[in-house]
This record gives sequence, C-alpha cells and structure tokens, in this order.
Amino acid sequence: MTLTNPSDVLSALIRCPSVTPEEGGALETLERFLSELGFTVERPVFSEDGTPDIENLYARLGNDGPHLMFAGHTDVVPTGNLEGWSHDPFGAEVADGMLYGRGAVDMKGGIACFLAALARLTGDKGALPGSISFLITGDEEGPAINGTVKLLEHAAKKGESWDAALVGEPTNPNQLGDMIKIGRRGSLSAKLTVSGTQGHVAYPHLADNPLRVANALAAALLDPPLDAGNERFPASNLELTSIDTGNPATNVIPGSVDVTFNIRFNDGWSAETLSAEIENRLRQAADALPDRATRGPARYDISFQQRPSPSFLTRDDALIGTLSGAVKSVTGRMPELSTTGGTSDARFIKDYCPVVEFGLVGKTMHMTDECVALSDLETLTQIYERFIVDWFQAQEGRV
Ligand SMILES: N[C@@H](CCC[C@H](NC(=O)CCC(=O)O)C(=O)O)C(=O)O
Ligand SMILES: [Zn+2]
Ligand SMILES: [Zn+2]
Repeated sequence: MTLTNPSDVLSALIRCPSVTPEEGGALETLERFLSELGFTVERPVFSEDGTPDIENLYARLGNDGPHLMFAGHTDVVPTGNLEGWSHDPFGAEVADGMLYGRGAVDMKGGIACFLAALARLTGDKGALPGSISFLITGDEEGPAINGTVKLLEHAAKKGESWDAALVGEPTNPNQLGDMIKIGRRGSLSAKLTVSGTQGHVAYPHLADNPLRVANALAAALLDPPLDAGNERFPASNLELTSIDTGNPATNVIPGSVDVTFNIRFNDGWSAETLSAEIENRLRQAADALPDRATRGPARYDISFQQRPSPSFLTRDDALIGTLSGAVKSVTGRMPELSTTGGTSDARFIKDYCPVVEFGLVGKTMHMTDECVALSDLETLTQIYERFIVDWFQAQEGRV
C-alpha cells in the first residue's frame, strides 16, 4: 500500500469497525500513517459523566505559521440492516469502480484524500511553508461531547492556534464540485409533555385526553413557518420527531403524551429567541383551546436541549475563494456556496478560526451500501492538493 493512493488509505480505515463510540483501530491506523509522514501525533481521551470515553487524535507537521487545520471524524454510524448491504460494511470491497464500506464518504474518505494529498506534496516538494494539523475525533456521530469541542480546547491550552480550517465532511449532493459549505444552521431539540387524565375510551367525558391538547399545540408549533430564510441561509424548519404516549391499549385514553421535535434555525434566531417563540406559541395555543371550561387550563411542560448548536457563517472571502478556486481548477465547476443540510463540528471550530467544508459526494452517507467512486477519491485528492498549495501561497501574499 502507498500513502499517496487515497483508496489504499481509505481501505485500511474502512477495515477498522469504528462505530461510535468504538475507536475500532481507526485512529491507531491514522496515527501510523501520519507518523510515517513526519507528523507529531497525540491521542487524548476525553470523558464526562454519563457519556462513553472517547479517543481523539491531534497531529501536527511543521512548527511555524501559517497553520492550516484539517478536521473530521473517524467514527461511523452503525451499519443498520446487514441484509441491505451487498458488500461487507467493513470489508472495503471494490466493485465496478466503487469502493464500499461504512465511512466511505462520511468521512473516512475525506481523511484518506487529505492524507494522500499531503503524502504527494511532502514527497514531491519536501517541507511545507508552514504547518498542517489533523484534528480528528471519534465522537462526531454520537453526542459530540467528548470530541472536537474538547480537542480544540485541549490543543489551544497547549498553545496551538490556527489560521484556517477545512472540514472534510461530504458536502457534494450529486457530483464533486457541486457545493462548499460556508456555514451551518443551528439545531435545537425539545420535548413537550402534555398531561391529561387517563380513562376509558368509551367514557371520554370522565377523562381528559392529552392527545387532543397535544394536537393543537403541535399544530401551533408547525404553523406559521418560523421564517422564509434569507440570502445567507435557508428557512428555519421545525420537524416533529416523535409523539409518544407509551399506551399499548386501544381502549384506554392515555394519561400523558410526549411530543419531541427538532428545529434547524438560521441566523435570524438564537437558541434563546427561538425558545421564547416556542413558549409563546404554546401559551397562545393553550389559551385558545375550546371546551376547557370543565377540565381547567391545559397542563403542559416544555424542556429544551441543554447544548443547542448555534448557527454560523464563515465570512472569510479569501479562504472561500481559495477553496472554490481549487475545486474549479480541478473539476472545471464553480461550487455553490451553501449553508444547507445538517450541522457539523465546524460549529465548534468557528470559535478558533475561519472554517470551510468540502468533501466527497454525500448521497450514500448513513445508508446501507455506503460507497465512493474510486475516481472521486483521486479527484478529491487533487482538489485538496491544489487547495493546500494555493492556501499557503495566499498566506505569503497576506504578509
Ligand atoms: N450527533 C451530533 C451531531 C449531529 C450532526 C448531524 N450532522 C449531519 O448529519 C451532517 C449532514 C450534513 O452534512 O448535512 C446533524 O445535523 O444532526 C450532535 O447532536 O451533537
Ligand atoms: Zn460526518
Ligand atoms: Zn454522518
């Protein structure tokens, strides 16, 4: 195997079953590869009550600035139904020009391409005109508590600082060159509990069905829409994720119901203003309920997630321009600058340096038969190579 070949690197990583929170040998493999390239590697483990211990990796090549960070994760989501896979999810099998395996695109593939790009650059041209770091967690797909956020704090405490960061998440919807992510919407989850009075379905006047109230309150959450979006971000969106009474019987009115939902919000909101809006909508909907004269006011409780994700937007035009230029020069396509989709660990990195995201095609991420075209691995490696060279050159121009 050779480190300049991204499919060799990716195959080795896919063969490590690193389903969150298991390290699965993936960080160990990466450490070996990075050490071969001359990186100084650290493997801190972070812990917190109520969460699994998580292994992480921070590696640096070079001692001087400018300093570019590549960030990502080696943990992967579970395989799901094994019968849905036509290839071993940890076998790294190749068929018809596609490399199969969990993490192929999300995002061991991105890591493999960046590592191969560096192996080519350091092999061809020797020392870098600055430093490059890998900031890699084993806790992106999980609670994200013992991962990137703590790794950044840990490295910064030791005196590390960065001029820019590239996250290698799969940002392209259909083909390489489609899309760069320059920001992310925020994420806020919540649970609404509505209490009623349990009873017999044939005697509803003796009970107080919480589902009737929950139905009205949920409708008020969904309509009107939170906003229409703006030139920077798509519209904010509230999705119901569960309505659960825990009631297995068909002839019992349940005593209470939990309604859970998640909101993806743009930069018109903060978690605080959004929580206030939700509380306000619930209050108004509860006050407007008909037929509560005999049963009294609706009884409900709303609780919001402890650690919501903020929205963010990268405003470093030079960084975005360098990445877009690298994508265009290799693929011939000018990528869309987007803030669509989910959130990512870039939400933590943005507190330390400007951050942009570009990786593989995300079509099969989290699915059975996750796979990547071998040709995409080669193209992304060339894009990363171009980006690294151009970024360091642009830094010289800045001095
Ligand atoms: N589990 C973590 C973080 C969840 C992050 C997740 N991101 C994606 O699925 C990426 C998809 C994309 O790039 O559009 C999400 O948005 O839920 C946590 O909850 O902290
Ligand atoms: Zn990912
Ligand atoms: Zn993922």
